[in-house]
Amino acid sequence: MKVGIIGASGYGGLELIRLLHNHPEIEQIDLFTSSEVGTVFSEKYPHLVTIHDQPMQAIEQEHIRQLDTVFFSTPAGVTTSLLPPLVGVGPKLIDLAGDFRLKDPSLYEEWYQKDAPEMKFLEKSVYGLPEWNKEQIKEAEFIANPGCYPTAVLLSLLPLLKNELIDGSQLVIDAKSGVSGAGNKPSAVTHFSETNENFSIYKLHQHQHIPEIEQAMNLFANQPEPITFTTHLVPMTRGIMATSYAKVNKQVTEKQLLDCLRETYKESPFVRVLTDIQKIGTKQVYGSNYCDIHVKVDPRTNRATIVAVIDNLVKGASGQAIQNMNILYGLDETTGIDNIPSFI
Ligand SMILES: NC(=O)C1=CN([C@@H]2O[C@H](COP(=O)(O)OP(=O)(O)OC[C@H]3O[C@@H](n4cnc5c(N)ncnc54)[C@H](OP(=O)(O)O)[C@@H]3O)[C@@H](O)[C@H]2O)C=CC1
Ligand SMILES: CC(=O)N[C@@H](CCC(=O)OP(=O)(O)O)C(=O)O
Repeated sequence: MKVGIIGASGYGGLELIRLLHNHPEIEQIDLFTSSEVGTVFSEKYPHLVTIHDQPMQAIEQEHIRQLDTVFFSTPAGVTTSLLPPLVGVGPKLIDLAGDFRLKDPSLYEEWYQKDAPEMKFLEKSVYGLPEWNKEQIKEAEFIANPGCYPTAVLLSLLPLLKNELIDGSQLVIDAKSGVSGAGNKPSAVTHFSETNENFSIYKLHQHQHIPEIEQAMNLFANQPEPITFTTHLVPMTRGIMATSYAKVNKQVTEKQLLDCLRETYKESPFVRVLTDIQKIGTKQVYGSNYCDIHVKVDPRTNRATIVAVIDNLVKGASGQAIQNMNILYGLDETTGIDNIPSFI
């Protein structure tokens, strides 16, 4: 397979290169840029010297059409104009940005403050959460890869909501991310002296992943209620922890919650349901495509605390994008992304 990465020099792009490099079906990776045409990739990123010494190329439709798969790892708003001319003309298209995730264009305009893509393209996009949408992914014209936070939140809550084990009307979701989630462009928020030894809350009640999570809860679990969702920046590079608090429905036990999660994901190689643990951390999935989930009920409050951890750049972005590519091609979904977590 010949693949291309638009936005190759960003964090999602770099992670795609790292993972695709070991993918047995990939024979060529073309790297595209909007700002540094001709720059030798390994001069920009010396850790790739002798490995990816090719120059970055201009984003030209004729070139891109010749490829088998194109990953878009670009800021919100870019694929709204770049992707539509490529639909149905050849390559399989996988968008890591948020442009085609929300089916209601007014929601995208409200939460992203950008013009939404045309409705006819929104209708064709398939939400690429493999554990919940595999059949549609197999037939997709193009994939809207989920956001990083929604991946962790949805994988941990959808089974419990769908099976009516927890009360969806009062969900509180408290999420934390490493700084690489904000991409490689430095800003006042991601500056070392702002993030180091700091733990901050951001985009309070305004995070663009709120409508994405609500849309998917409605679609996959028939849960139409709004959520409370907060995001925090943690002084670490990678990792997301999403901790959710939900009232347990009458007569439901902790064992039923765990059994439900285990049953739901018994054929999902990347979701691990943890039991009998005292601690759970982002490092146990570091650099891998795993999502680890744990749930515990507090008998005093009858509330469940549901915890999920992912690596934002892998299961939250590039790993999941490759998982989607594998499914599109009828490959085993773990192909090329079955590396174990690095932990240290
Ligand atoms: N980081 C994360 O953990 C996650 C990110 N995402 C989403 O994935 C996308 C990529 O994220 P990330 O890699 O972190 O972002 P980065 O900011 O690190 O990289 C984005 C890249 O896009 C390219 N780019 C910028 N403007 C344009 C343009 N107008 N046309 C074409 N290319 C452009 C840039 O490369 P160049 O200048 O060379 O063109 C840049 O390197 C974003 O939409 C992000 O929200 C989703 C899940 C998780
Ligand atoms: C730490 C951090 O800043 N994370 C980013 C995640 C960006 C992202 O994944 O955005 P889309 O899914 O909308 O493309 C944020 O919270 O906005």
